[in-house]
Amino acid sequence: MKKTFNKKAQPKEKNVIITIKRLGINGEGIGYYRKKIIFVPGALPDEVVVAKFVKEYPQYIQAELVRIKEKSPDRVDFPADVNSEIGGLELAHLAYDKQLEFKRQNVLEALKKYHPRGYAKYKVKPTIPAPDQWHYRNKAQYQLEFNHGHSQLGLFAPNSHRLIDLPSMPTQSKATQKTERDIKKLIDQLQIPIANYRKHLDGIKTVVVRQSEATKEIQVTLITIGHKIKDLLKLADRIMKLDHVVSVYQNETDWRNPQVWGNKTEKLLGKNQITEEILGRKFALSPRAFFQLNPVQTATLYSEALKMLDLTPDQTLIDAYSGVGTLGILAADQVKQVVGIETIPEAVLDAKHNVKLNHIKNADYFQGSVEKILPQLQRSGLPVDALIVDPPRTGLAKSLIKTLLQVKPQTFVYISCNPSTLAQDLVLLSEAYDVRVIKNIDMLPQTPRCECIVKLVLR
Ligand SMILES: C[S@@+](CC[C@H](N)C(=O)[O-])C[C@H]1O[C@@H](n2cnc3c(N)ncnc32)[C@H](O)[C@@H]1O
Repeated sequence: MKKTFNKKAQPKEKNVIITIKRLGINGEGIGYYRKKIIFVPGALPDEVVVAKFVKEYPQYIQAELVRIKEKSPDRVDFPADVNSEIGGLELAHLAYDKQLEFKRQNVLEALKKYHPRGYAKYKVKPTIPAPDQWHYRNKAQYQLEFNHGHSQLGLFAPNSHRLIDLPSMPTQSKATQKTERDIKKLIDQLQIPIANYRKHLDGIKTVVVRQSEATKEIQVTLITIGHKIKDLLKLADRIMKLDHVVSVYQNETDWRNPQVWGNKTEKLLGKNQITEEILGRKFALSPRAFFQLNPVQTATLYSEALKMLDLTPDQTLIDAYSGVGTLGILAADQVKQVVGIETIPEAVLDAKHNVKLNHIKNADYFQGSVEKILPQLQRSGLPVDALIVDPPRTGLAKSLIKTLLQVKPQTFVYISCNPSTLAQDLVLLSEAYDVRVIKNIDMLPQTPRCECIVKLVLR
């Protein structure tokens, strides 16, 4: 069939001068070109910039920053020797106090957009800063590829499949970064097969390195396409000799799975888990279990959440989306009992293990989705009088909100990592609950992301 050439769909190769009005939710500069919204990543409010069209859509224009003609006083130098295309540094050119204000504004904007009942009266507190603004991330997940005769291990440039080889990543902890580099050398030396997407040849595709802040233990997971990878055990043995590495796992996926992780995880060598410590409690972590990426600031997040919960000894606390059981275990000595609910089976096993590790007698964990398990537990007579929810970015399922509006827990705290889904969920929850205070915690400096803690008060 003859291809038709659609002239209109092509980017207009033109440079325009734009005054930036504000930042968008992903930290990109926003201006207007002939009344049409134009996104210029890397530009700041009040700057006058030269921007180049990348693509024009019916509703907006995507552009790239060519030059700054008038610079914002809030601009700081982007870290030297760092590829500015890497994701996760969207705000690295903005002064840190302004990043904190931006994150607070993001919450206010989301509330304004979805306007839950009484939102204008919510007190959105100033964002609590992170003590370390650089090298705070304790988990690295780098992709491995074979390109033009060389192996490459690194991160994809945003919205592309172009790998940036061993990037200098200034938010990544130095130890995890070094371990990734050392593993790359071993893969090259031992000539371990790398997944080949063109020829569909099995091999390693991702190298995950996670370190405990408290014990410094490092857990490595080699995500492979296919199970039998030549000399994988030999590689694991050499990895075990690297500084701080105590465990090496294989996670297996296949060519059809679009997700990074596959469903099968198997220990190759070393310990089952690494152990993290937060607020005096120990948390064993297996490779699949979620844990916050900034362990130092995690202590602040959890202690603020516990303060907001303000529990009493007669209560049953439901720790919904419980991960490895962190929040429930930290709260266990303040309540009668804790019941945690979590989908990932390995995380539930970790939570049960962590209960024992911390000599806790009044906490139990269930595997499954909160929307399914919570109504079942409630029907079986479990009192749902105190609740903490800490969902992923997608927020709460509508069916769960419906259940909560019937059950009406007296004590209710919501931890959110996405102001937009939070505001939408509050529209429904504010039918029965008032919101007075929202606390923002900066877990991921240099990125637009933020954690919010919300106390809901039954009307
Ligand atoms: C943001 S993490 C919070 C984990 C934990 N509260 C913590 O602080 O480490 C969200 C967790 O919810 C789990 N999850 C996602 N969807 C779920 C659902 N529908 N029901 C139960 N758990 C879910 C994820 O596996 C993940 O462990």
